[in-house]
Amino acid sequence: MADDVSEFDVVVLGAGAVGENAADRASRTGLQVAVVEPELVGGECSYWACMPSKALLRPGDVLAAVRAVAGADGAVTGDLDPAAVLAHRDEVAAHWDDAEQVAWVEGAGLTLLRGHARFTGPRALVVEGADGGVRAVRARHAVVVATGSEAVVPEVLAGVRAWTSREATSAHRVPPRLAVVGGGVVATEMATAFADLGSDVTVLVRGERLLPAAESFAGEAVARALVARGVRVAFGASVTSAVRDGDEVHLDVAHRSGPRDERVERLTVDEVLVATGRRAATADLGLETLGLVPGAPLAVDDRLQVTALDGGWLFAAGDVTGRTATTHQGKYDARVVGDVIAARFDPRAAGTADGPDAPRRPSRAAEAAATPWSRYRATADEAAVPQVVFTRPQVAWVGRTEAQARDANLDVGVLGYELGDLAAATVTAGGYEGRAQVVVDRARDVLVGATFVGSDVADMLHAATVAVVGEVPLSRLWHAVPSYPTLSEVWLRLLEADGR
Ligand SMILES: Cc1cc2nc3c(=O)[nH]c(=O)nc-3n(C[C@H](O)[C@H](O)[C@H](O)COP(=O)(O)OP(=O)(O)OC[C@H]3O[C@@H](n4cnc5c(N)ncnc54)[C@H](O)[C@@H]3O)c2cc1C
Ligand SMILES: NC(=O)c1ccc[n+]([C@@H]2O[C@H](COP(=O)([O-])OP(=O)(O)OC[C@H]3O[C@@H](n4cnc5c(N)ncnc54)[C@H](O)[C@@H]3O)[C@@H](O)[C@H]2O)c1
Repeated sequence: MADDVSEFDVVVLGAGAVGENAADRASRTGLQVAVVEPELVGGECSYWACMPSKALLRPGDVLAAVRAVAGADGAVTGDLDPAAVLAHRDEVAAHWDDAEQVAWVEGAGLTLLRGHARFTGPRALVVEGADGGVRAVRARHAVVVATGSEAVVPEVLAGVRAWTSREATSAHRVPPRLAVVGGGVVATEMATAFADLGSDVTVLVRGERLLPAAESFAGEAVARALVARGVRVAFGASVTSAVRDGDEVHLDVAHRSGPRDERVERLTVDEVLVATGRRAATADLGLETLGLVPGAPLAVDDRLQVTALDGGWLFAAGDVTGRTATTHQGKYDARVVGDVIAARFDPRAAGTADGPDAPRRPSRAAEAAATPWSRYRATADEAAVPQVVFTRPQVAWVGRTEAQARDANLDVGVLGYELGDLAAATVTAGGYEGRAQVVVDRARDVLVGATFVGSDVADMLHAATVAVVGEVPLSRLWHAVPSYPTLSEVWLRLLEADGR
């Protein structure tokens, strides 16, 4: 019955960072946009991921930075105050209250529908509220799925009430003994944070290195630093059984040091953090009504249009696509999909605009004719994705690693430099250790990747991102003079290492 159906031009599923941004951009030509959210407006990043995790990591960073500078080191005599750190984290996570973000959504002219959305057919949905009430919703033009991802918990750890990143980032006590299963970004960041807060941390890594997506020297540096701070990092280690006994968890861990060499250890801890990756949150979206596979990521093209469906109305962005796994890159895709929708379904007929800002306004013709690197195509997702891991040392990289560049059959050149040899390192910290490495496509004389490891390198990454996206020739980079004495001087040293 049409009367019972709420109609909007565009419906966005999920009000995480990605859904919020997609909805906001899509509404810019006057389209009526609804955003559906069953949990907190702002999503994972604000309440259980980026923000609380960085709030847990920052105090240890600051303390270590002060202790590394002669003359300042004596000013700090105590250790971190875990209760105060957790209280500050609560502030950063807005006490898990989304009132401010709700106000932002409403201020942006979007309609917020509280509830869990499921498709019932093309452009048709039901939204189920917390009270079980169901509301039919129809999108006149487009639907954007931005439902994010959820932690994967291996079967062996399913019955022990293991922490996922949600429980770790919102923890209200510091477990005396913490086992971390996994060797990726969540594992390394949370091992760092909880070791800082006083936990006795064991990291159980199935593979042979930490941060397998980064250059190998990055994971090696993080492992060395964790071990130096008393964290046990076990490689070739798999949990074979897990039992919770009251406040403790007993893990059987198989340690493999060769094909025939296996030793089993009984490890007893107070909490286990599972950090073994995430899966797209599509299992309960009614995707089967569209002929799509529930539980699988929604693969999209550079317009963020779902590739497995015709009709030009279904889009997806953020973690749910499997194409991006960070807030910043998901928000980039959100800007693109929002602009595509605003332009393509522009209610102002032709969408033709005159005046000096006309090229910046959404335009149907421009979207239809868009090529790579236009605002309507998420071109950077392919070759210029930045990531910062807020461990100590920090790890920051963009674009291709050396191995990825070789796999892509590029004419690869690699330039490296120890950051500790820079003048800036001498004043930044006693015994500063770090490394920068860039990957060059010799055929085009441009940077295709860069990795920085060390303290304070997070903010150095963007210069590399600009160079990769801009395809700035190394001969021109030579004229980008870094200030003295800053860590950015590494750019000069890298180019000198290239014989310039
Ligand atoms: C511990 C941790 C730390 C991280 N730190 C960083 C960091 O420092 N920097 C960074 O860039 N990235 C970081 N990330 C990654 C970042 O959190 C994600 O990439 C980002 O949150 C993805 O945003 P999203 O909007 O796609 O998904 P989400 O933020 O997960 O939002 C999806 C929303 O959809 C809603 N939803 C789900 N199902 C439905 C439905 N059926 N109907 C309606 N709504 C629905 C959910 O309730 C949720 O609010 C971190 C991740 C973790 C786990
Ligand atoms: N600073 C940041 O930007 C930041 C911080 C945290 C998380 N994130 C994002 O969140 C996503 C999820 O992070 P994550 O660390 O959970 O995933 P990840 O993919 O980074 O790492 C998962 C790790 O678990 C291991 N693993 C997988 N299955 C396993 C199993 N059954 N047993 C043991 N080990 C297993 C993998 O080998 C890998 O080392 C990442 O893609 C990341 O981009 C970003």
